[in-house]
Order: sequence, then C-alpha cells, then structure tokens
Amino acid sequence: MTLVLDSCSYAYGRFRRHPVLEDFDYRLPEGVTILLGPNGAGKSTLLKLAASVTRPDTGTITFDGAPAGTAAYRRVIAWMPQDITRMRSLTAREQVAYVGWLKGMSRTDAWDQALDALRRVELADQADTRTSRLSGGQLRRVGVAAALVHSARVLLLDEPTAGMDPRQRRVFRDVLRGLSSEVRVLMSTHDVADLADDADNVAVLDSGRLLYEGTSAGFLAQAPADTLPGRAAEGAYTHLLEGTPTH
Ligand SMILES: Nc1ncnc2c1ncn2[C@@H]1O[C@H](COP(=O)(O)OP(=O)(O)OP(=O)(O)O)[C@@H](O)[C@H]1O
Repeated sequence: MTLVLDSCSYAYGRFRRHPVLEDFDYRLPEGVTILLGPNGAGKSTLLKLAASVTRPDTGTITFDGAPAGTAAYRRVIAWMPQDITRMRSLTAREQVAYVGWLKGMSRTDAWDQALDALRRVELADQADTRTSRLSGGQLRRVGVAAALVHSARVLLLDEPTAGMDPRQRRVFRDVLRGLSSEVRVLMSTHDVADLADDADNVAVLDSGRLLYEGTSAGFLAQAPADTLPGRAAEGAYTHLLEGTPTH
C-alpha cells in the first residue's frame, strides 16, 4: 500500500520536446526517503506530480489503487511546496487549519490539530502571528506543520529544512523520527550530509533519471574508498553524479 508512479512523463508547457520526466517509474518505500539531485534534476516536478498538483502527460499515479487527483488520494497525501505561500491575513494557526480543512477535516478538528502540529515544530508560541510577519525559517515550519495537520499517510516535502537554523533542523529530524511507522516520507534536500544518516532510503535524481534508489546504507557504500571520514554521503553523491555522462 504505497504511492506508485507508473510510466509517467511530464513536460512544462512551452518545453514539450524536453520532458522533465519520461517513462518514469517509482514506488515509494517504507520510512523516510530523501530525494537528492542537482538543481533542475526534476525533484520538485516529481513531488508536484505525486502531490497531484500537476498531472502527468502520460502514465498513472496511485496510492493503494486510488488515482492521483481524487479526493481519496488527496486526503492521504500531504505536500509541502518549495515556496510556501504567506496567506497574508491569516495567522500561522489559521493557515495550518485552513490546509487541514481543505484536506477534508472538520473546522473544529482542523483548528485543534493545527495547534498540535505547530507544537510539534516548536512554533506554538507564534500560533497567533500573521504568516506575513514570520521569518523564512519560521514559514517553513508552518509548511511542515501544514503537512502534519491531517495525519496523512505520505508526506511529500520539498526542501523542508532550507533556511532553518541548526536547532530547528534538529527539531525537524525529531519530528521525522516521531512519525508513525505507517507514514512514508519523500523529501527533497540539498543537505546530503545532514540527512543521509537519518533516512531509511535515498533516491538520486539527475536529468529526470534515477541514478540510485535503495537503502541509505547502500547509498553510503557508493562512496569511493579514499573518502574522508564523515564525508561518506557527500562522497557517494558526488561519485554517483560523476559516473553519469552529463556531469
Ligand atoms: N514552471 C516551469 N516552467 C518551465 N520549466 C520549468 C518550470 N519549473 C521547472 N522547470 C524546469 O524543469 C526542470 C526541473 O525543475 P525542478 O524544479 O523540478 O528541478 P529541481 O530538481 O527541483 O531543482 P532545484 O534543486 O533547483 O529545486 C528544470 O529544467 C526547470 O528549469
């Protein structure tokens, strides 16, 4: 029972001849999977397709048989976009509750769970602050809270730790560790070293192709023998990219 992309292709409007993803197959494994890849590799596009905010040109996306775009699918999938919108007149709690309501929660549940989700990312003290007044890092925590509010089965997080200070990164990692084992996470990041150790799985995307997909241990084992201690994740990532003709 998971998120499955089957033979998906997608190209942006004016660039039909250059699809970002072509005949792309992916099955989200259990646990936390980090999605790595250089700028422009297609990570955000993949996450947007999986979140059903964008439809593939061809191919299918399903969760437990429910097609992307249906209410049943949207209810179990949470998405944190790379650029979180500041809903100007809304407070942090209202913005998180609004996402919960859009996902089918009752107003009361969404309101209650919003505060709980803000607590989990240590932002409860800013619950009544308008999102237009929050810092960039605080806004990302609102984004994480919004992904947590409706108890989704799959969290799709686009660079969730970008702009967070080191303490908040740690809080975020604790949030990941505290998730139920039934929740699967796919999150893009450029923080290879930070997260490869915490993730169960790693996927490396380059020019719309998966260069690696497997366990974190298998990923770290890709590092060349002369990699400096503590640099295995960076070594593995660089090695995988350098092994392709485009780099
Ligand atoms: N709205 C858009 N219109 C046209 N092309 C786009 C659009 N968004 C992304 N692209 C192109 O699609 C490709 C993949 O972009 P995408 O944002 O998915 O990459 P990414 O791996 O998330 O990159 P980054 O690490 O910089 O966030 C890039 O070539 C990008 O220029």
